[in-house]
Amino acid sequence: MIAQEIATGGRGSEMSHTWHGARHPAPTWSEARQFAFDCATPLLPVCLPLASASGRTLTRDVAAVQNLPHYSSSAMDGWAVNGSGPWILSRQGRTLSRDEATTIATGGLVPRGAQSILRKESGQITRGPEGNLLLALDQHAKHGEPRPGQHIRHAGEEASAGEVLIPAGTLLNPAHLALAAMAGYDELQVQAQPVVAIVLTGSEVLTAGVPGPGQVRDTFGPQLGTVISILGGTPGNPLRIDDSYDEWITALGNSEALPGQQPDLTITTGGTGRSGTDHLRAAVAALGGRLLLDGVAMRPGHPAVLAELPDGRFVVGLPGNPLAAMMSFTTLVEPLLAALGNRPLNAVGHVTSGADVDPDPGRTRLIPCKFIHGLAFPTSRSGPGMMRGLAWADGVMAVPPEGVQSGEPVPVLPLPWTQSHETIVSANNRARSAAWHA
Ligand SMILES: Nc1nc2c(c(=O)[nH]1)N[C@H]1C(S)=C(S)[C@@H](COP(=O)(O)OP(=O)(O)OC[C@H]3O[C@@H](n4cnc5c(N)ncnc54)[C@H](O)[C@@H]3O)O[C@H]1N2
Ligand code: MOO
Repeated sequence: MIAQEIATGGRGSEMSHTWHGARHPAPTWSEARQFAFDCATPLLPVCLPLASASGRTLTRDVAAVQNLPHYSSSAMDGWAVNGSGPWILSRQGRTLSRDEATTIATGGLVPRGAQSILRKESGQITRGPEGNLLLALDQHAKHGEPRPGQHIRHAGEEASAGEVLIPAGTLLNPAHLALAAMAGYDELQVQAQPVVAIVLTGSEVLTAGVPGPGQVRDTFGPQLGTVISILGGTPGNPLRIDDSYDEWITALGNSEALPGQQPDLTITTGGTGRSGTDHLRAAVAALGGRLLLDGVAMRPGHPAVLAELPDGRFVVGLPGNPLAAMMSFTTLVEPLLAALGNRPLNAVGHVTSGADVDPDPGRTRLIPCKFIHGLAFPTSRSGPGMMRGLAWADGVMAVPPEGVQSGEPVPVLPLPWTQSHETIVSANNRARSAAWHA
C-alpha cells in the first residue's frame, strides 16, 4: 500500500515564491495563511487497495463495469419454478419447461425458463405414481404464491452497466468500499495524503517523567501526529535532536519520514530564535533551501518560518514555546496540508466577542477561546508557553491589531479536534443578525 502511494504520488515541480508583500518582511496573520496555502500544489492521486481507502477522497468515478447484480438470482431458499404447479422436479442446470421446477438456494443463479421462486416453506415434495418427484404447494403457502417474478433478484436492479456508483470527490466510508468491491474493484484512485516528517529539537526536552529545573516535558510528541492525521496528513515518527548544528543538518536533510516514504513537509519545533543554539535558518541555507516566509505579524508565534528545500519539500519551523508552536501550526501548517491534500483553506468565521481585548498595534493576537451561549471568550492560561487555555478551547480568536470590544464580531478559527465549525457558523449568523438589528 505504502509502495503504491510512492509509485504514483508526487507534487508539481513549480518553485514557490518568497514573501514580498507590502509589509515585507512580516506578513499579517491572514496574509501568512493565504501565502502558505498558495505555496503548495495538490499532490497527485494514488491508487490504494480497498482496505486502505476509507476516509480518503475519491479522485476518479467508480462506475459499474457490468449490471449490478450481474445475474438474476434467487432471494430465497426453495425452488425455481415454471408455471403455477404442481411441478416435476428436474435436475439443476437445465432450462425449465412448463410445470418444471428445480431446487435453488438464496443467491443461486436463476435457471433459464424460471418464472419465480417458491419458498421452501411453501412447497412440499411428494412421489408421483411413476416414482418421480413432484413439487406441490404446501398448505402454508400464501395466497397467490408464487407470483410471476416473485423472489427473483433481477440483474441490473441495483445499477446498470456504466452507471456511476460513487462520484469523484466522495469522502469514502466503509460502505462505499463494500459497494466498490461488489462492483468488482480491487483498488481505488484517491487523493494522496501529504507525508509529514517531525523533528523535535531541544537538549532540555524530556520525553518521560517529571522534569527537573531547566528541563521541560515534550508537549509536541503527544499532539502533533494526531493533529496532522486529523488534518489529512500522514505523520512520520518524531525525530528528536539536541540543539547542535550538525544534528539539525542531519535531521532536516533526512529524506525519509517513514520507512520508504519521502516527506512532503518537515515540521521542526524550536530553534526559530536568534541565539547561538537556534539553527533553523542556518540549516535550511546549508542544505541549499530558501526561506519563503520569515516571521508573521502575530502573537504568539511571530518567529515561525516557512522554507523550501531543493527537493521541493516544505519546512515549517514552529517556535519552541508550546502555545506559540500550535498557533503557528494553525497559521502555516494547516493551510499547507489543505493545499497539498487538495482541500480548501479553512474558512475564518466570525463570532461575537464576549470580552474586550486591548489593541496591540501591528500584530494579530491568536487567543484560544471558549464559546458560551454563542459568545467567544478568551481562555485564561493562554501565555505562549502554556497549554491549559488551548486544552479547553473550542476555537482560536484572531484579534486584529486594533483589539475588539465585547459585542463586536471577531474572526475565529475552529480547532482541528473540536466540532465547533457549526457553532462558529451559527454564532456567526447570530452576530450578523444582531448587527443588522442594532
Ligand atoms: N531575544 C529574544 N528572545 C526571544 C524572542 C525574541 O524576539 N527575542 N522571541 C521569543 C519568542 S516569542 C519565542 S516563540 C521563542 C522562540 O524560541 P525558539 O523557537 O528558538 O525555541 P527554543 O528557544 O528552542 O525554545 C523556546 C521555549 O520552548 C520550550 N520548548 C522547546 N521545545 C519544547 C517541547 N518539545 N515541549 C515543550 N517545550 C519546549 C523551550 O524549553 C523554551 O522554553 O523565543 C523567545 N525568545
Ligand atoms: O510569540 Mo512567541 O511566539 O510568544 O512565544
